[in-house]
Amino acid sequence: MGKTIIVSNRLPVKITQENNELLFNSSEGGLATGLGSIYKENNNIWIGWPGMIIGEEEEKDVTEKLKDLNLIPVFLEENDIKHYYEGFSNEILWPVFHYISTYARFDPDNWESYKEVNEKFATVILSYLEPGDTLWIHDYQLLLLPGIIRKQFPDISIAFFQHIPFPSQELFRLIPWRKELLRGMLGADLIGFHTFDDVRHFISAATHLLDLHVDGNMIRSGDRAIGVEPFPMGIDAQKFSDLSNDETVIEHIKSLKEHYKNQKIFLSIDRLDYSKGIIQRLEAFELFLQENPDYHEKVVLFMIVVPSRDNVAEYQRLKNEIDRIVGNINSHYRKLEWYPIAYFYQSYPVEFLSALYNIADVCLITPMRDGMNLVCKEYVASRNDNTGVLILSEMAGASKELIDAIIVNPNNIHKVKNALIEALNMPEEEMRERMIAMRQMVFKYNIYHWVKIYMQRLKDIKSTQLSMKAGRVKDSIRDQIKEKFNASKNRLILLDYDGTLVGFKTQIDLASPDDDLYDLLDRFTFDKRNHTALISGRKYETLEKWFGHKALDLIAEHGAWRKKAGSPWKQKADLSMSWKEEVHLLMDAFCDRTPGAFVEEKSYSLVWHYRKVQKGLGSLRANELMDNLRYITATHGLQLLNGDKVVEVKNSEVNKGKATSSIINKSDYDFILAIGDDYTDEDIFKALPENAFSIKVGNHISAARYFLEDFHEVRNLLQYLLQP
Ligand SMILES: O=P(O)(O)OC[C@H]1O[C@H](O[C@H]2O[C@H](CO)[C@@H](O)[C@H](O)[C@H]2O)[C@H](O)[C@@H](O)[C@@H]1O
Ligand SMILES: O=c1ccn([C@@H]2O[C@H](COP(=O)(O)OP(=O)(O)O)[C@@H](O)[C@H]2O)c(=O)[nH]1
Repeated sequence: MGKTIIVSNRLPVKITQENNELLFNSSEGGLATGLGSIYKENNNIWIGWPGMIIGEEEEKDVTEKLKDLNLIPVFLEENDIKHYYEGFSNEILWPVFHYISTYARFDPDNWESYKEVNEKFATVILSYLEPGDTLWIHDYQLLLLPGIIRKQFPDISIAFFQHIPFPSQELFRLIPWRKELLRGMLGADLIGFHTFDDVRHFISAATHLLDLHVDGNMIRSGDRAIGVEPFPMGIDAQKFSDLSNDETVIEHIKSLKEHYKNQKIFLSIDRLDYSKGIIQRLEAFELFLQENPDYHEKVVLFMIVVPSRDNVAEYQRLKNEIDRIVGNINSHYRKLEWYPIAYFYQSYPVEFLSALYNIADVCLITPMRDGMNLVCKEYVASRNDNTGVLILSEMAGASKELIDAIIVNPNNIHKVKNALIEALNMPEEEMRERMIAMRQMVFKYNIYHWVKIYMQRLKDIKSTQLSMKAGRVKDSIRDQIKEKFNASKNRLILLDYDGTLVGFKTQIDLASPDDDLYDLLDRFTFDKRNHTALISGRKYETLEKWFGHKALDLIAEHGAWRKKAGSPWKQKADLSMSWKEEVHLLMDAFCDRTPGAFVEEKSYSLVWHYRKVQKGLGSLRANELMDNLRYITATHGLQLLNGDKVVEVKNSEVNKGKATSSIINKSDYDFILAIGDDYTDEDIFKALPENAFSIKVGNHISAARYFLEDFHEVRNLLQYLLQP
């Protein structure tokens, strides 16, 4: 088994200076704790930026020191920090991904630097990466990295996790380099986000901007299937629970309790960030003070703001604004012995945080947007006695799991103010019930669980990819088919038409055969050892117009109409058509509501087409239409088909499988080849004897033995069979 390499912008390391010497210690942040079980074992490593600019002369020494911690540095220069980190990552991606696109400055120099630094990371990775290794890349600073590595190592296992939200594609598309960013991410095999909403947004961006095929949560890019899934990240809940009994923590608890005796404590802890909703929270708290003089001197807002990205202009502005508002509130409401807000602009060790989590009556977490937010989970995990109330913004990823918190919209400061009052007055029983439910969630879906399932899913996806590769008509399979073809004297060649011999067109009548296709089919029919049949869902009139003059057998409307070469068309007898009017009316009603959709009427079926409908809307309406059709199809014994951009209702007596069986039964074929691309062709594959060659066009789950990518590959294979 190969090693695992973790990659993130920052290494999990604390740097201190003693007697002019740099000292490095592992830092136990949320992610580092969970991944500790990975990167500290075997030959595994973590690659990233050490968090400070290191002079060239010190690089060797720093590298040696980090090696002892299984950490490998990527050294960044001042210019990289300015353009890649502050510029592109934090002045473009961060605001857009947090839905504040007006803060974004789309400076092309920053893009150049972002590309260069992603390449820099790749160079370091490539000097360690070996076949069989697993790479786990983290976060928005490194979106191009999976794509860069994939080019060098086509088969390597790459997982990618984004810790911040993925915005609606309408916002994402604002970024001038959106396609390059998506392609970079799609170099991974498994792409994870904190929430299902992020997953939906990513899939929508990938399909709208790159026109890729999606099957549920699997995206097809080239011949790779890429999984896109929500993995809500957890914390080391047990650690926070145990910390409550730590001696240092107990000391802190004692002195804090002493200091704030007779006061209820609202706790808020964030990095300095406009995404965290600090200003709006202060406004809500001020409103609370204004409207509730009875609570003066009885409550305190204990607010920690951790310095962050202070070279970025918006962060500096935010800092000044917080200072100003806190100053105003405190000077306006303070009493001789009481300040309403205890405000600290610095970072604290986990022992101090744990003490705060233990003494806070209410934890107030109200970001405007937050990928997850770990602080709220740490608060919950610390509440061993099941008391305490969490007020949580619906914009934090954590709100999707911690549904027993008081959930608020952070923009509604009246509601947040009301939540403060509700929290202070919550009956004890309700408080405990809510806290118990939240603790179960936080303990079960902890950081170790997260790492375990992430790696397991990556393995699952890799094996799906391998099995897909196995079915591909590669050279050896192609030769095997040709060998059998050459040796046989009575061959059956069954070919679907749309998507198999020609590509799809937005207007169905435009998908007519071209000269090359006629020539290819003529060469098949010319050889009397070949019995060549087109088996299609098309109307017989269309097949007649396009192929009636050829020496081909034709099967139209999935078998409702048949024609032997040179003979007239024959219709399947005794099929009831009484259902048609009702279904037609329903389909028409859906066309009225869905611009671009239309109904195609065939003798024995009705087809609702949505290839020309706006992406996303078409499949939404198709699902709705199918729900509406289920009753009618069940009562009339009809078949409801969910095809490629079509919903078809047809008489269940008619299907390509039955048509296939009747052809096979008429002769003793010593070679059978069937090729088709869609749902209805599955019936052909299932009706074939075991030794037949069945080929699905497009790599989806199928009853076919093999697959080819598209109609070009089908034509190439047919040409190859005809070669002497
Ligand atoms: O490295 P910095 O620029 O100083 O920023 C610190 C980290 O902030 C972001 O955290 C996110 O990850 C958390 C854990 O998944 C999540 O709870 C939170 O909602 C996110 O904002 C960022 O994603 C990291 O890359 C930064 O290192
Ligand atoms: O003084 C502090 C304040 C916060 N944190 C930690 O910083 C992390 C913040 O993570 P979160 O997901 O809430 O937000 P982010 O800053 O990653 O956006 C949490 O694990 C906190 O325990 C810390 O170590 N010291």
